[in-house]
Amino acid sequence: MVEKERIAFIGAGAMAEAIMEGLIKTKKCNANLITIKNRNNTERVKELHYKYGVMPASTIEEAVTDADIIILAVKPKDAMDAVKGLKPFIRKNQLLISVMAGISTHTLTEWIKNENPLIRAMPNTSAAIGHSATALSAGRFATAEHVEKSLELFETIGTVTLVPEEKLHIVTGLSGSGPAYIYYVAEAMQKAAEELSLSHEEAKTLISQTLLGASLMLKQTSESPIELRKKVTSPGGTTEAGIGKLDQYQVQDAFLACIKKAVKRSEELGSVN
Ligand SMILES: NC(=O)C1=CN([C@@H]2O[C@H](COP(=O)(O)OP(=O)(O)OC[C@H]3O[C@@H](n4cnc5c(N)ncnc54)[C@H](O)[C@@H]3O)[C@@H](O)[C@H]2O)C=CC1
Ligand SMILES: O=C(O)[C@@H]1CCC=N1
Repeated sequence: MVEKERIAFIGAGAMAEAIMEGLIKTKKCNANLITIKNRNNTERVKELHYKYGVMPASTIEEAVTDADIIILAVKPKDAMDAVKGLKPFIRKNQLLISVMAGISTHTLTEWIKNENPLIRAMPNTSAAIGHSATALSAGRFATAEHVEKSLELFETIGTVTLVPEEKLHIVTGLSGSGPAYIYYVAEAMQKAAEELSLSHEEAKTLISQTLLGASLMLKQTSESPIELRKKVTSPGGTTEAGIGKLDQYQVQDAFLACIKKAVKRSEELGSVN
């Protein structure tokens, strides 16, 4: 029962906030069972306390002592320090969940030097509104029960896909970073609309609803993206003319290069040691 779990966040940045916001908004977790610890920045911890009612901790020990689940959400470059700082206070049965890009359960286990159950998750910031696309992988000391508990936790903030750990780099470059690619497209559409003299608000409503509708079509129909695109594209019409320009700029190739580069960066982030 995820409702009764006490959760500690180590690192209280953008991703930690999106997860806690989602958990609290969906009413699946009680804010006073969530403890947060952020390095140095006490203002940030206060802000999250006032926004969501989560409990600030002034030390790592205080943050994790009573926790059932510890979520590691610092940047990969800070991971080793954070994990080593955590090590003296971890109890045997506490479930560790890392959302950090790139860093393998093998590396994390090496740093912790114990047999705590460890799960890696790659969510995205749409967790904040319960729409993350999260992928999970289990480390070698995680049992089916730990996987189940993590599934339940992340299912409260979106969909969950179990993948073998070696695929997490791909997931990171695809759906972890993915919202940013879509915002990039939205930015471009917004710029174009305003340059062509729609008002900011007119454009925002039209663009966000167009993206939402297209996303729901992808999710709720059995049609492929190509089939759905064909239905929009009348022969000799506006869409054909517009897509012709995208092809001329090789936008699909650009997306392939973008995702490959992000996957490679995840691999690089994982090679810290
Ligand atoms: N932002 C995103 O969309 C996603 C991020 N992630 C992963 O989540 C992790 C966090 O990313 P963001 O939230 O974007 O970064 P962020 O920079 O917003 O937050 C990280 C926070 O950790 C704190 N911190 C650093 N060292 C610490 C320590 N030793 N103890 C306690 N707190 C410490 C920093 O002060 C900072 O507030 C990264 O590893 C990233 O790969 C994963 C999926 C999506
Ligand atoms: O940009 C990053 O490194 C993190 C991981 C996935 C999304 N944000």
